[in-house]
Amino acid sequence: MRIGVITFPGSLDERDAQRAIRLAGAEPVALWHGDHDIQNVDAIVLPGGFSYGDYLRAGSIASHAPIMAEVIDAANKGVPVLGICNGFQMLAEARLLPGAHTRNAHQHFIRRDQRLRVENNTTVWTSNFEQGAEIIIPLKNADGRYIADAETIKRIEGNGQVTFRYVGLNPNESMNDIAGVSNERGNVVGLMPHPEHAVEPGFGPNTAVAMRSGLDGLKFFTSVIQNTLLANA
Ligand SMILES: NC(=O)CC[C@H](N)C(=O)O
Repeated sequence: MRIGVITFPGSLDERDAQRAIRLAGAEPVALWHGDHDIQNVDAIVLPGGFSYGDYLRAGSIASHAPIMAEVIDAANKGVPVLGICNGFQMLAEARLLPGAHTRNAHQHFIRRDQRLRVENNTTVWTSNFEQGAEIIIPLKNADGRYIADAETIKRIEGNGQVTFRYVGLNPNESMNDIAGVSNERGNVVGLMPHPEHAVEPGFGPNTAVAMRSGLDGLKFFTSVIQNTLLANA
């Protein structure tokens, strides 16, 4: 099982994503934004960071990078794609996911260990979670406020495309407390918090709530590995 992680100019978290993939039991494959080649990977991660310095809008320029043509093609064929934070912004800009992101309502960059509720465990990236489970994943962004028009919000809520919701505190005034969404098919998922920073105890969230919470991010990667193995069996 090979999972590609794409590096863009300004990406920050591709190494962490690769490490998470390795810890979950798959082989990470480093992919480059300027190539037209996803090297036949089984799944793709768009990592966090500040691609192209967040110029224009976060994720906007990256959504037009050469390799995104192949990512869009693969996503439309059902290949699992996960967008983490800046990667989520790219997927929204590329129209692979509904909605958009604006500056956090308080205008500040925010970093916190964020409680989330798993609202849909039927996607390929969330199937190892219990439906309704509360998890803790680090959050760090400036442009994290999720917005969409009323019709889109109604449609994604009705379809179960809201994959994660903020619990306890909505850190950026995202609509409906939305922290992550999927496409209709459930192979493309994006979220603002960073699962790749919560894959081993002692790193990431490591508060009283737990050693358990230090591992909540790993299930994204074990989910997609398991689902890919099952699909190929
Ligand atoms: N952690 C990140 O990926 C940051 C995302 C984005 N550049 C922002 O600040 O909103």
